[in-house]
Amino acid sequence: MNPIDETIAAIAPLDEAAMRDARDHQARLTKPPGSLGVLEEVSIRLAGLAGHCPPPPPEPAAVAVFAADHGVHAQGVTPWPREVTAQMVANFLAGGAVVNAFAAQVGATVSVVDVGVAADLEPAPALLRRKIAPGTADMTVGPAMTMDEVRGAVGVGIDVARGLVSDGYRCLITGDMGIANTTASAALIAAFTGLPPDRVTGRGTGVDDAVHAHKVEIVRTALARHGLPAGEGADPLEVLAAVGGLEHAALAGFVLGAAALRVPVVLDGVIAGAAALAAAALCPDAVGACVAGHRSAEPGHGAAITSLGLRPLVDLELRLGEGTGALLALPLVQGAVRVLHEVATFDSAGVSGKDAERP
Ligand SMILES: Cc1cc2ncn([C@H]3O[C@H](COP(=O)(O)O)[C@@H](O)[C@H]3O)c2cc1C
Ligand SMILES: O=C(O)c1cccnc1
Repeated sequence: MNPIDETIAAIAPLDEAAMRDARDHQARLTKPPGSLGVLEEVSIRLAGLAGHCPPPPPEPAAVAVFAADHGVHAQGVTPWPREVTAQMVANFLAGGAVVNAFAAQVGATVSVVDVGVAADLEPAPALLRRKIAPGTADMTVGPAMTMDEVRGAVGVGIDVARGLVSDGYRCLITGDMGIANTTASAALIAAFTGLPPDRVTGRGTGVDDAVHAHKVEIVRTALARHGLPAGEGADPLEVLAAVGGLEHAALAGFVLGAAALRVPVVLDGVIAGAAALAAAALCPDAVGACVAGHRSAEPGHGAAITSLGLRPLVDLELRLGEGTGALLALPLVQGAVRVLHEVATFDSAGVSGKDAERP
């Protein structure tokens, strides 16, 4: 079996018995039932992922920032030069980006993966050099990637997830860098959800009305060029090849890799959301490992997480990517699990339950 099929075969549904235990345990803790809201649901899902209650603390955590360039940049969908992708990778490696500040804030490690940056990058300790191609081709002209490139990039994501877990990380966080990647994300989200391009295409790094309208047209053109959405029977890898990015393919592999190893993966913004739709199309049970860290300001992101059946933990109107929103949500995920480990039960603490008789 090839590494992608092998990984998919290793992914199983959430463990119902462990989720039941977690639900029962939550009901016995010294707080009104349900008072931790969405965090209770997170703790129950993580117990289901681990297969026991309480699940292991989701730490230490590592964010993997998958970086790649995009042929669709040639269509004028972003005001930023393509070179910014490589320049920001250098910034990540020097510790100077927002992702570095937020990772330091929450105690996560930053790894950067060159899966498709156009420029040659110098070796650096935190850089994984796994370039599959020097960027994608323009999706409005032909497929963005060959099937070999897609498979290669998904394989990189799987390898990175495996490597981080074998290094001892117990919570994975998605990050991305790739100028023009909100256009590819919108195309993927439209292709996987069937929603129209004007509903899922946002302003990315901040384009004006005219460029936004042009961006919607570019997404519409690319979808028409590739006969997308292709409906039920479509091969998700072919959809990725048609309109995706190398970082989207790698992120889809990263999600599959985490799910196969039953380690939670906190999703960042619209790029991760688009990639998670591809992972879910390849293997619906992979969603069980996913936590939506936040909801970004990109309209396609809300559509993607709704379609995945996920609920974002925070909404700060972020529109940056890099892994920033997911990193900010990490303490919430960790707090949700810590409750199952540390909070006393009504019995153990001698606290009267709601229906106890008054003296
Ligand atoms: C300086 C800078 C730092 C960034 N960090 C993340 N992104 C984000 O913006 C890009 C996508 O937006 P669009 O599709 O509009 O080009 C991605 O690289 C994403 O990670 C950045 C963008 C810029 C300019
Ligand atoms: O919503 C996001 O994740 C996003 C928005 C703009 C640019 N990069 C990422």
